[in-house]
Amino acid sequence: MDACQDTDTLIALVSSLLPVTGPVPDSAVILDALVQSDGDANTAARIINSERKSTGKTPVKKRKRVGDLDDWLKSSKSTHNDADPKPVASNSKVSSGPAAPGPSKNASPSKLVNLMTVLRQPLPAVPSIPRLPPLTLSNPSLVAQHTPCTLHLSVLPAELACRLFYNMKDASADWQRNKWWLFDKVVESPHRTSFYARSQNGVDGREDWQEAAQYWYNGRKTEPPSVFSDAMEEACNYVEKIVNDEMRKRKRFPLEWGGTGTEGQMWRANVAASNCYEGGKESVGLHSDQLTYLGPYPTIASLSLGTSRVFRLREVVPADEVSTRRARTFNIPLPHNSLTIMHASCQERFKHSIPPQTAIDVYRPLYPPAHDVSNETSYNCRINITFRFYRPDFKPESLPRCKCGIPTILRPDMKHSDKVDKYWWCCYAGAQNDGKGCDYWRCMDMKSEGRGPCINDTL
Ligand SMILES: O=C(O)CCC(=O)C(=O)O
Ligand SMILES: [Fe+2]
Repeated sequence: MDACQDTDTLIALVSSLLPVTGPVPDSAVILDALVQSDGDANTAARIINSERKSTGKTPVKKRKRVGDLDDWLKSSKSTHNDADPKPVASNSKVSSGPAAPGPSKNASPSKLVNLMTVLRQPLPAVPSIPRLPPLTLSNPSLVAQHTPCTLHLSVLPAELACRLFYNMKDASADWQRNKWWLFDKVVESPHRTSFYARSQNGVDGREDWQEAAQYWYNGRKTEPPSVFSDAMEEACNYVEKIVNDEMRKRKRFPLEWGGTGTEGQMWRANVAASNCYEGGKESVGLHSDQLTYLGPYPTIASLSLGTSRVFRLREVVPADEVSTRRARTFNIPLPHNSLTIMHASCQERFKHSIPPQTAIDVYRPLYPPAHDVSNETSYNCRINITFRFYRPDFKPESLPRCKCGIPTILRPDMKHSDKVDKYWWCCYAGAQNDGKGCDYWRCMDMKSEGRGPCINDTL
């Protein structure tokens, strides 16, 4: 996921721009305003203010505003954040879920100075381009028309989908909340996650992916990843078929993986990451997935089980187009047993999130589970499994190491202003090392780093 942008700072900024007399809006409200304003704090503050003026009240209020930004930062406690760390240095665009207030009570003055410095920066001129309202894409053809994703409904046999839901829900008791450093405090993701390696013919043994699993948890030392359960394996076979059928119909990008599987498949899954969202408040913030092991233009297949939640997509407008058009937010409701394929270019051009929801429909499984639960039981939990192909040419030992001596992460240049795809290797140590990393970054060069084969090598 994108590691260099920081929504917490933006939320603090917006909050500081609101009149001190009113109540402080909920961070989710500020975040929505930031999304609408394309990450511009000034515009976001104006949106909240004009809503206040027109309705006479602040959207959702949690506590009284007590003073200025300094007071607010000093008195705030950590709540939650995105599934990936975002090192400190950013004042640009929105990236995280309903995010948290700033540093903890004992925040060092130097950190506060940094924030205040950000605050004093002149705000960029807002281009007078009409804002686009969010669009709900309620069926597969709308999703395909507007986004680089496809939506597939009822993808698994109904019994398997229920069995996998129970299986993963039980396993989720051991899944973790991701933790990382932000400023001088440790923040925690607002949902639980886990990482699985697929063991097929001994090729993708779990040992190979120990380091990759570790990096799913932001570099924290972990046990070797679990292997796919029987139900995951069964589901994965259906998913691979759908993905390959879909990819055959699509334009391929030059830097996509150009190899094929043992049965000639274009795409297969060798790892999976899972997420569990309990209730409507659990979420993941706007991000794009880290490309470290996926390489450029990955295809990611995301299976939804249980409670239906909205999947939000938002384009990152290239730098040379920001003065002529605005990004649009797309909301896609994802029902039980649906598959969302994030096709090649989605991670480079769009960010995605599962936003918090004030209301959700509970999930009532069609099939009773093997264990003792009645048919009447309902669940407010969503399980997500993202099946991924970790490329052999981006295997852990091939990653450059930064000055801190740890493997770097790969990020796309989402602003791609000169229309040439660029990717950067960046230091990742700050996520775990008391927030302290190094300034290492390097442009990724497929050829000189000996990576491939890519689609352009096979033409
Ligand atoms: O739960 C989802 O559908 C999205 C999860 C996600 O974005 C991720 O695991 O990177
Ligand atoms: Fe993601």
